[in-house]
Amino acid sequence: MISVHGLTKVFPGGVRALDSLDLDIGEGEFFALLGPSGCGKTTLLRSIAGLETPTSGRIGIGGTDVTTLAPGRRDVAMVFQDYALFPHMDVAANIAYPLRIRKTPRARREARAAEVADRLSLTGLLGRRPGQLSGGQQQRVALARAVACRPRVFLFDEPLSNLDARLRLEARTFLKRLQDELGVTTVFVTHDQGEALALAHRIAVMDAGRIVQVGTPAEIFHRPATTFVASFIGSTPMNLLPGRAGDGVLHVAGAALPAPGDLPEGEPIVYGVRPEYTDLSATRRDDGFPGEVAVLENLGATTLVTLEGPDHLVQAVVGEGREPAVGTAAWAVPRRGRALVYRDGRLAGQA
Ligand SMILES: Nc1ncnc2c1ncn2[C@@H]1O[C@H](COP(=O)(O)OP(=O)(O)OP(=O)(O)O)[C@@H](O)[C@H]1O
Repeated sequence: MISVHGLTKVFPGGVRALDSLDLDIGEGEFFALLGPSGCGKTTLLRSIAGLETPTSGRIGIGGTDVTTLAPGRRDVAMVFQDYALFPHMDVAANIAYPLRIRKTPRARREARAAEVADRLSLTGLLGRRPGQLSGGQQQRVALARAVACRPRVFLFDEPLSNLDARLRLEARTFLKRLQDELGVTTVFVTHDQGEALALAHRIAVMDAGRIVQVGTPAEIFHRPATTFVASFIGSTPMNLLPGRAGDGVLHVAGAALPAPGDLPEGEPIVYGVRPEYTDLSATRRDDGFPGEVAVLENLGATTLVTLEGPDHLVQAVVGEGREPAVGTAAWAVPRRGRALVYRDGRLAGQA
């Protein structure tokens, strides 16, 4: 549905926001662009919308090359971070605005606005101005406006970022259900990995104007292709510890661990294991990272434990009532099959 090939955007002044980027998004997909601030997510989204002119490369939508097509002729609807509602227009007029621009007859646009408003539970608010609405209601109006013109593609730029934590979760569920129902190809930008994992069918992780990995949430979470993706994904950061292969095992932070396949003797590696897949032992284990319990952080139903070793920190998540005492000795033991081994920053195997 959307194909991006060799897309490069260099801004005046020389910032290379997109660097020869390739991406294909399928019909009906809910697709997330995820990455740290400044990696080029918004520039990519705006380029698909036609709001940025690429320096080079091509963009196709539904089989048509739209690279030089004006935004209004691309059949996409974009919802911005700040919703960009017109303050002087009521909700009904805001929703119907794109239809007015397209010169849809008045009766048709009013009927369409009412229908969409009903679907997004906005019927009682049609006569209000944006200034008289809550953040969540404004977000629904912005969505209604995007839905009203039945575009082929929705583009969302951090649509939930202005909402408080609780509203954000509600709006997230709502957005997912809406996309399921409408089945419209949707690209959304977020820097919140939890949001991307929860909403998207597939995720592209970006860094410095390039895509580092594309995959389903499960693939990205369980098999991050690089240490950059590994450190970026997950509600608690993955433990990433330097080590070396030797004598058929991996020597990492005072532990001897099973090695994946045959690594050359002395090969430097980075060993990655999520705190959720790290168990704590109060007795010495050769396959555990030794340390002293330094910090306990309550995560609700679980606790994040930080162990401090001679020259490493390791974190483990333990269940309710299983927290060790601060200051005691412990060994953090990676669960078999759950650890990832990186060579030169790239995933080399699981162990
Ligand atoms: N109009 C512009 N002129 C010059 N540089 C720009 C312009 N717009 C963006 N940039 C730069 O391009 C790079 C990518 O910006 P972009 O807004 O796409 O990042 P982002 O991943 O969306 O970041 P954020 O999550 O902070 O919104 C950044 O270095 C930014 O400073």
